[in-house]
Parts: sequence; C-alpha cells; structure tokens
Amino acid sequence: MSILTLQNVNKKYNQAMEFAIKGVSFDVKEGEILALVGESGSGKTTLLRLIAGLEHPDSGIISLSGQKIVEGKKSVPAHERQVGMVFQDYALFPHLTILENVKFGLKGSKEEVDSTSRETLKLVGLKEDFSKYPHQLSGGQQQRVALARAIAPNPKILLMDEPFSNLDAMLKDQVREEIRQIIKKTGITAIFVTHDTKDALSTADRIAILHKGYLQQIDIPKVLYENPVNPYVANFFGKRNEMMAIPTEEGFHTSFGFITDPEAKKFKGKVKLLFRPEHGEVVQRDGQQLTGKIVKISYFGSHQMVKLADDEGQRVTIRTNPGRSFDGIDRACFYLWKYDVEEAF
Ligand SMILES: Nc1ncnc2c1ncn2[C@@H]1O[C@H](COP(=O)(O)OP(=O)(O)OP(=O)(O)O)[C@@H](O)[C@H]1O
Repeated sequence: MSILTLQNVNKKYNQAMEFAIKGVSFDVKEGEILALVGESGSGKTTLLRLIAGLEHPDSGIISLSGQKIVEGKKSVPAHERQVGMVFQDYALFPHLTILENVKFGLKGSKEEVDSTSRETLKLVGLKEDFSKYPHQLSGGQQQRVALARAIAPNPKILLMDEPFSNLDAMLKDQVREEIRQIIKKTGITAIFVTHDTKDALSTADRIAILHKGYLQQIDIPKVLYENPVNPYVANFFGKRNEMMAIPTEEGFHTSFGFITDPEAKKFKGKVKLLFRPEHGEVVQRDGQQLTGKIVKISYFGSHQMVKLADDEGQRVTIRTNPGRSFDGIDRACFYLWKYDVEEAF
C-alpha cells in the first residue's frame, strides 16, 4: 500500500529560469526505502523539502497516509506533517547530551519521553553513551543519534538528506548496512537523497532518478542498472563501452570482430553497441568472437579491468576476475553476453 503519493508536482524558485521540479509523480510503498539520485542541481533536495513542507510547490498534489498535505495553494505546515528528518550535517545540538538531543521535541509525560528516548537510542545500537555529548562520538555514532532523534516521535515517513556523505569510505559500507537494518527493523518508510550510486544501489529498495527536475525512472536497483530507460540513466550508474557496428543478416561487424546475432537484421545503417565492463568476458582460447590488443590492465583486488584496442585505436574496457594472468600476452579474446543496440547517426 502507498503511504506517500506525488501527483504532477512542479516547483520553480522565484528568480529561476527553469523548473527545479517538473511534473513529478510517484508512489512510495509502506515500509519501503527509496533513494533519490541525480547529478548536482537535478532537484533531489528540492523534492525532499517539498515532502517535508520546507518548500511549497507551484502546483501538484502530495498525499501522506491518505491525507492531502499539499493541494494547490493549501498545505499542512511542516511541523504537523509527522515527518522525521535527518540532515546531512546531522544538526545535533552540541550543548545537549545525546539523550537530551533525542528527548528534544518529544511530547508526553517526563517518564514517557525518557523511556522512548532510551529505547530508541538502544534500537539504533547506542547502549551506554547516553550522557556523552555529540563531539565525543564518531561520525557514524552521531548519525545514529540523528536517526534516533528523527524516529523517536514515530513519524509517518523518514527523510534523509545525503546521510552517508560525511562518512569516510571505510565506515560508509558498514554504516549503510546498519542504517538499512535499523530502518527495516522499525518498519518505517524512508526516502534518502544521495549523489552516490553505490549508496543507492546497496541501500534502497527502489531508486528514483532525476535529471533537470524531471523524473527519469523509478524502479528496483537491478532494473535501473540492467534496463535503463534512456542513456542518461544508463550512464549515471557507471561507464558504458561504445562499439561501432554494421548490422547484417547474421550479426554485427565490428572492428574487434564479428558478433553472431540474428537480431542484427532488424537494424539498418551504422549502430552503436553499448555495454558495461561486466557484460563482457575475457577468454583465453583463440577462435572466440572478438579480439583486441591489450592496452592496460588495472588491478582492483576484487577484479581487474582490461582495456583493449582495435587496429584503429578504438578502446573498450572489460571486467575480469582477479586471478586471470595476462603475462606474455599482448592480445586477448573476449565475448559480450549483453549489450544494447542504438542507431548511430
Ligand atoms: N533557494 C533556491 N533559490 C533558487 N534556486 C534554487 C534554490 N534551491 C535550489 N535552487 C535551484 O533548483 C535546482 C535544483 O536544486 P536542488 O538543490 O534541489 O538540486 P540537488 O539535486 O539537490 O543538487 P545537489 O546535489 O547539488 O544538492 C538547481 O538549479 C538549483 O540551483
């Protein structure tokens, strides 16, 4: 069941020439974690602020838990929307202990407020440090306090702006998983903004991708990565190789060799074959479909990237396993098990 619905939401800032958000419509299901991604200026933060009630749209409808919180000029004020917010810099009060930070803004008797705050801090994995001040905690712990403060009032939805951007790379993988588990344990619906595709792919149930204020695609991570609806979405999730090709009845002629593919006959004129590095496989046997001169091998521990060139210098990169040895070889054979075909003009 949907908990949040946006219908044709538009927002243009006062002096701006372009819309920050244009005709955006989507639903968020109860208990779902949705990532909002897009390049800088694509409208992610604006969309989050519109849901939170920190900005008002020019037109459109936003409904939360069946109630219209925005419709035309009418809107429910931010503090009445029951929305929890975690800001990029956590926005903790430095002069309050972490327990006082979580108590802040909670309604109820003194005892209720105290026990809810303690329970929520325990839920986010902070057990004994209740009297510490924010500066005495690590970045990851501060973020959990911010999360506890946001979820303690039992909001209908949790909104997080770039929640992982202040964490160093080592901590990030661990914190992502912890935050995901905490959110799933509480069953709360969450939307987070990120510019990092890894955050989105690993943490979200679904991803919404924005470009210049327009929603491009909203789907589960695998579909966005494997079946992007347009080149913008495809390239956002990582580099794709481009290989020029001429279609025939039997397949595609490329400068790396011939690819047998009966689908090729559907195309006329030059085409581009688009594929990610992991959609190819380097093979040691000769006689495979394609071959290229090895230009560079980059080792990443978990995998290697092999850059191959044709006779004219066109290059493609193929991902391969870390154990494969290329000693004494200057050419490699490879095949593609997945590619998109686009008309080339
Ligand atoms: N207060 C404002 N007044 C005028 N224009 C604004 C304001 N806030 C944002 N914009 C513009 O609206 C567009 C969308 O901005 P927004 O901050 O929502 O993008 P974003 O995707 O969150 O970007 P970033 O990743 O850089 O934070 C941009 O063109 C931006 O310049």
